Amino acid sequence: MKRYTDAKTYDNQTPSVVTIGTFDGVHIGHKKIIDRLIESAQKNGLDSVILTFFPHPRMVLQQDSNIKLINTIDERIQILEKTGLTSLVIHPFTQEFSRLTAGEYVQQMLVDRLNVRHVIIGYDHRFGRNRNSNITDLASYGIQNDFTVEEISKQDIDDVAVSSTKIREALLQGDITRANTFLGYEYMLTGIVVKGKELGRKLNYPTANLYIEEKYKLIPKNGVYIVKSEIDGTIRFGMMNIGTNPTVNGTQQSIETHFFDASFNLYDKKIQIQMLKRIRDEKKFDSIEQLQEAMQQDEDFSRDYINSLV
Ligand SMILES: Cc1cc2nc3c(=O)[nH]c(=O)nc-3n(C[C@H](O)[C@H](O)[C@H](O)COP(=O)(O)O)c2cc1C
Ligand SMILES: Nc1ncnc2c1ncn2[C@@H]1O[C@H](COP(=O)(O)OP(=O)(O)O)[C@@H](O)[C@H]1O
Repeated sequence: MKRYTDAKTYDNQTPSVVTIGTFDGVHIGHKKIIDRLIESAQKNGLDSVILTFFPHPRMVLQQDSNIKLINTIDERIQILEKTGLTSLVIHPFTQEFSRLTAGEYVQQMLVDRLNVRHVIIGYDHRFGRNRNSNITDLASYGIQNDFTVEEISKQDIDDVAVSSTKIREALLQGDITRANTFLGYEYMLTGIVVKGKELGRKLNYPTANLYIEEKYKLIPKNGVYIVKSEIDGTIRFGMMNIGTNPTVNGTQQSIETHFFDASFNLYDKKIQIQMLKRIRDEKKFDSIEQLQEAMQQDEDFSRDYINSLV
């Protein structure tokens, strides 16, 4: 997959079939559309292109800093990489870009830069300044500019939209199992290991504290989870706590993981953690000893679960 951070740099020698969207999560519904895109490209000798925008239009137009997404942009790239798509164009979404008229957008982006022959798009897609134009308008632009438009039906779109919303809801409720079913892969958190209170090692459970730079990344509901991560080429299982550590009177949310059967220095390392299963809520215990006991139980439960996987 070739990646372009601006449609201007796209290599447009081969004409393309394009689909446009956010594809947050790149879940099983999205995969169906991407498969259709790739099939159409192969059948017609075209380049398969996803045109997506970053930052998310809502972050730019509504300054909606509270928007939460299933994937960071890097995670989205990583997952799309595996789909067999030929090109991913991540065009910067700016105030200026949002003011392009529909005609300017089609001419500059689709025709001039992407050399489009075919567009696969949702029945309710809107584009151009103030989202003034729709799929019927796109089809007329197509007649003038020698490209065709294929509609994704309401039914297909509803399936996709419903699963994005369902995934976000499931994650906020801590229902990782359900989220993973809709995603078709395990929900991931990607970040840098930073220093914490250095208490973990005293509890005999050193925990790597994950710092996630992207404030728009959705963090699942507080609680304890079974996780795994590939670290330096080895798969490590572990248990993660997301929460404020009320037992030790913490206030800030932290994301900390103890990896089983491992001893290593992870500070400053970038790691990606897959979430497998929720164990319980985070609790305020009356003593450190009780917390330690709970962690021992979490470990037993996690090890049983992990052993049942193989
Ligand atoms: C599996 C696991 C479960 C945890 N459960 C709780 C909990 O229920 N309540 C709580 O206050 N802290 C819980 N913690 C967080 C501990 O308080 C935390 O690991 C300890 O404060 C060490 O933090 P540090 O890494 O910043 O030193 C849990 C941690 C892990 C790894
Ligand atoms: N099995 C392990 N799981 C997680 N971290 C480990 C493990 N073994 C060693 N470490 C190291 O210990 C650090 C965590 O120790 P801890 O006492 O909890 O300190 P901190 O509060 O800074 O996280 C991790 O960042 C990592 O570098």
